[in-house]
Amino acid sequence: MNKPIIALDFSSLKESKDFLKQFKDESLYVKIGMELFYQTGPEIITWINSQGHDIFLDLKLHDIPNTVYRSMRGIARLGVSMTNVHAAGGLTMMEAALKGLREGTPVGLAVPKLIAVTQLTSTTEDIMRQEQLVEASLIESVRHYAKLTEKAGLNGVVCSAMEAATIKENSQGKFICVTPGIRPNNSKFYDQKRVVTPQRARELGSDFIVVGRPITQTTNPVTAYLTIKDQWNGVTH
Ligand SMILES: O=c1ccn([C@@H]2O[C@H](COP(=O)(O)O)[C@@H](O)[C@H]2O)c(=O)[nH]1
Repeated sequence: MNKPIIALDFSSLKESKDFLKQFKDESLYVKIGMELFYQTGPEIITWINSQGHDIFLDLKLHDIPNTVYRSMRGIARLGVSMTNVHAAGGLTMMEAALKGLREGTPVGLAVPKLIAVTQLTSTTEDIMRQEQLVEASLIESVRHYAKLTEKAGLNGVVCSAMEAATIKENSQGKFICVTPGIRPNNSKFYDQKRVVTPQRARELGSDFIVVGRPITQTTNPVTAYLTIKDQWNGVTH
C-alpha cells in the first residue's frame, strides 16, 4: 500500500516523538519542514532514521545557485529520501541543487529524490496576478515550472493534485507529482486553497500525497492516518 506522507509540523523533538509513538510499529513516510528543522536541526533526522521511517526534507531552497549547491551537498549527508527547492529559483539553481546532492551523497547511499515546488497549494490565480504580477494562468505557470524542473533533470514537482494529470501528460518517463493540499471530505481547509481529497488525488495521478493537520490536529491521529491511507489506496471496507 502507498503511504501518505505525514507532515510533522511540530516545534520540538519531544512533540514529534510523542506524536510518532502512537504509531507503534507502523513504518511511515514523514515530512520534516522548516518549523521542525529550524528548531531541532539534524537531530530530528537522526532520530527518525533510527526509527526506520522514510523522510522528505521539505526546506524549499531558493537562493543563488552557489548557495543552493553548497547547501545540498550538506543535505545529501543527512540520509533523507527526498528533498526540494523552489522552481522559481530557476534552471541554473535547480541544476546546481542536483549537482550538490549528487556530489554530497556518501558512497553506498542512494541519491535522495529532488523535486521542485511549482506554485504553493496556498496560492490562487488572483494571488499570482495581484501579488506576484504574473499574467500567466495558474495552470500555465505550474506547467511551465514542471517543464523547467524536468529540463534541469530533477525527479518531479510539488503541485496540487489538481495539476497532476496535465503534468504527467506533458512529461517523459517517471516524473513524479508530490501533492500537499490534501483534504478528506468535510475537513477544514485552513490556509490551503487548491485542495483535493485523497481518493481524487489517486485518480488524478498523484504519486505521493502530503497530509498534515487532517492527521496531526485530530483526536485520533492513527485512525485518521489509516483512513486516509485506505482512501488514497482505493480500499473500501
Ligand atoms: O505547495 C505546498 C508545498 C508544501 N506544503 C507543505 O505541506 C504540508 C501541508 O500541511 P497541511 O496541514 O495538510 O495543510 C505543510 O507542511 C506545508 O508546508 C504545502 O502545503 N503546499
